[in-house]
Amino acid sequence: MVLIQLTGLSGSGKSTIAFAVRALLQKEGHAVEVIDGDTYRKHLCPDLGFSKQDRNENIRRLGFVAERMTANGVIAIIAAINPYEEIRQEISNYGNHVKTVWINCDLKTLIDRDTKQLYKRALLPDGHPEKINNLTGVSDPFEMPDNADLIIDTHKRSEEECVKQLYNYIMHQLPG
Ligand SMILES: Nc1ncnc2c1ncn2[C@@H]1O[C@H](COP(=O)(O)OS(=O)(=O)O)[C@@H](OP(=O)(O)O)[C@H]1O
Ligand SMILES: Nc1ncnc2c1ncn2[C@@H]1O[C@H](COP(=O)(O)OP(=O)(O)O)[C@@H](O)[C@H]1O
Repeated sequence: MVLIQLTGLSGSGKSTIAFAVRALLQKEGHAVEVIDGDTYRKHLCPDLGFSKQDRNENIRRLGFVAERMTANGVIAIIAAINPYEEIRQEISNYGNHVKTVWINCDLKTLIDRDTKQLYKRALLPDGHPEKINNLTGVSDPFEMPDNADLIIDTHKRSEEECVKQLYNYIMHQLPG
């Protein structure tokens, strides 16, 4: 039983790494679900915004789904920003099969990547109609994990290396 809760800023590489790892695990015959924050928000959590309370409720729901999956033999990877230590700890309390993986990336690299143009919008002057006021890491908190089981530095390593790092880590957790 393996449940991976990723945590990391928007654009750090959570989805990229999670889906690539899923493909590798599937090749080995494993059942895997990536519980992607962006996607699940649309379907399971459309009522939630980005306040601390809503983000924690979002993770609580994703954690519940992930736990049901792992109980039925699926490797679940939660790929959400998951910015608060308290709720990460709550998910970890499901048991030793839950591992917290910090997809770390420095802000300078994220601003350079800015695949969704969110950082550009967060850095707009106050009052601009397109400004985002609560972007994690810029104008909303990201609590660094106190005791992550694994840290992947995507600003220092290639995509391929990062994928391998998570893949190897999960393989190591699997029985036999
Ligand atoms: N204010 C603000 N802060 C952070 N993210 C924002 C915000 N507004 C919209 N988005 C988009 O929503 C995605 C994050 O959703 P999550 O479910 O992963 O967030 S959380 O775990 O509940 O904090 C996130 O997706 P990723 O880029 O894949 O991380 C963003 O595309
Ligand atoms: N080492 C790396 N690991 C993961 N993604 C990387 C890396 N280097 C560059 N990238 C790029 O960064 C972007 C990360 O986007 P995404 O996976 O959607 O992030 P998130 O899901 O955390 O919001 C992708 O365009 C990816 O190609």
